[in-house]
Amino acid sequence: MAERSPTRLVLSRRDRDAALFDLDGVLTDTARLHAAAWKTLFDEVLRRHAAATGAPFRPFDAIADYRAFVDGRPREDGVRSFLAARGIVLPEGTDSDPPEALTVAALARRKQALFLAALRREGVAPAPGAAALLAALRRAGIAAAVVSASRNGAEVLAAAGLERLVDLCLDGRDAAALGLPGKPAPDTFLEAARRLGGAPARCVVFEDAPAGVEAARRGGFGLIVGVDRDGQAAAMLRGAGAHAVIRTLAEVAVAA
Ligand SMILES: O=P(O)(O)OC[C@H]1O[C@@H](O)[C@H](O)[C@@H](O)[C@@H]1O
Repeated sequence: MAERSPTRLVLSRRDRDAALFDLDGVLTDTARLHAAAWKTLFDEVLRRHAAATGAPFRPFDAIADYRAFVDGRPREDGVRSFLAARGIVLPEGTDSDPPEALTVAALARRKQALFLAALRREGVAPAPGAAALLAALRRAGIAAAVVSASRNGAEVLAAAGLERLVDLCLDGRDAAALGLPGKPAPDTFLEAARRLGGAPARCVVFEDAPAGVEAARRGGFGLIVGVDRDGQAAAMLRGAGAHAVIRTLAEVAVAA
């Protein structure tokens, strides 16, 4: 039998109207698929850059670089943010750029193809404790939403079998349609809270990305919980504004 995680956080309907969850790496195990797709993409770009400039090839770190520059941000922002950190600025390009073009648009498209291939190959599983926590929130009358930068968010949520346990899914496609800026801007969290009828001070946010924690802090959310999946991000999550840090959702209980 799997060992039960000790409860580190208890939520109650008295204090909370709604719980807002990041998706990849918080409700589902898909952060590793995103990180691997980004690594394949960026290592190709960095190799080409090294060959063209004579500078040494320094690969993308799928843990540290992913967390600092890519995790939680809309796809194109991830391309710009990591490459800028390596001193590389690319033209924006357009959707009709050829796949090998060194433009933000072409790289974002290539990342999507790599991610979809990994998704088909490996599938999606709910993160430990995710389904049980969503069910407990529903029993307690605390509304639940997914707020994800990913334009694959709705499909990933459904593939994990968690769709029927949440009241709202606001993903990257919805944000683009509404013209809302992505994390670290607070707008997508604020929109989800508004739709669920919860004042930010009475909502809890669960996030594994510093950019997402920052978005929740800027939105004035009452309780911000960092999810430190790999046990290496607690300080960074607290520095970005997390009030508490857990390893998995199995550490969260809901008061009856
Ligand atoms: O490329 P997508 O699926 O639209 O996702 C955008 C971002 O969505 C976030 O949820 C992931 O943490 C990032 O890794 C990803 O880059």
